[in-house]
Amino acid sequence: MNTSPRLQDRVAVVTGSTQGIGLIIAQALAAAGAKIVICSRSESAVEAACSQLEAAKHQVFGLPCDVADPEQVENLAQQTLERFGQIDVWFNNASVNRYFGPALDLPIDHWHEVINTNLNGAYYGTMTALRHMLPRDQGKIINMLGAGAQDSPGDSYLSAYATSKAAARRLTLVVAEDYKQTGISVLGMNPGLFSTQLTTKIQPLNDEAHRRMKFLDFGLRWLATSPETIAQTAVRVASDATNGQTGKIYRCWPGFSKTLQREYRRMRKVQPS
Ligand SMILES: NC(=O)C1=CN([C@@H]2O[C@H](COP(=O)(O)OP(=O)(O)OC[C@H]3O[C@@H](n4cnc5c(N)ncnc54)[C@H](O)[C@@H]3O)[C@@H](O)[C@H]2O)C=CC1
Ligand SMILES: O=C(O)C(=O)C[C@H](O)C(=O)CO
Repeated sequence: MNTSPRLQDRVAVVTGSTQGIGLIIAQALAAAGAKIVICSRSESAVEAACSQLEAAKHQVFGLPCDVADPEQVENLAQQTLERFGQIDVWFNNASVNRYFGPALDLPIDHWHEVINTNLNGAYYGTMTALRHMLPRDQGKIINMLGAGAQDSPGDSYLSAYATSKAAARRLTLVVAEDYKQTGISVLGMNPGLFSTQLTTKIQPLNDEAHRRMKFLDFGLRWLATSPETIAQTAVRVASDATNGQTGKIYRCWPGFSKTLQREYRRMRKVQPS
């Protein structure tokens, strides 16, 4: 990946970094010179991701961690400090979403899983990172958001996911305000659409949901962000380029045409049945 080395000797924790966007970010930050901490819930996935980075001669350390458990998140921070001595960058990237469909059809346990992982996970990560960054008065906390974080009247069928991301956006902006007099930047990143398990393993809850999911296919086919753009944005947001900035959200939108954007919005719109 073509990123200039702007993170020499920085230590970056990336949650949910064993696949998809998190793995791209971990590889990009490593290529920019950072020491990387990999995490997801699966020990074998953590080992596989670490092996990939080690094969590229990067400094990496990994730990299974469920971001929905504050004790495991604190343990991740402690292990990072023991291994690398400091925490400079903390990416709250881990998220889940398995269903697409009307709110009443969404299994209640899935609602809790999504909120616990995407929102509470971002909260635990943000608080843990803050506690460890404040004594050094420096660091970047970056929350991975998404289209669901924005107000889009046409959005539907992603009630838990969109709610978790919208709340994570408010968390980012309000915590940024709380700590704006410090050297810590609390930032958001919106990767745009990118084909991963999150977008391809999503299950429609009824026929209508199945039909409407074509917007996602369309987006992933025509509007997808490139891995290079995700990598470059992540490195820039984590680097000194954002020193003194806080409460900002960085987007990786590809340069797609107005016609395509209009069509995408039309497809996402809920048609009354
Ligand atoms: N793929 C896309 O088009 C978009 C993705 N995003 C966001 O980007 C981020 C990455 O998403 P993808 O790479 O697409 O998803 P993915 O499903 O491919 O990867 C998610 C990662 O999070 C990990 N994870 C899930 N639950 C966890 C938990 N409780 N504890 C620790 N790790 C956990 C998974 O093991 C995996 O490594 C997410 O925050 C997602 O909401 C936002 C907008 C669009
Ligand atoms: O911006 C987002 O976030 C997304 O659009 C994600 C997808 O809609 C998705 O597939 C959630 O599972």
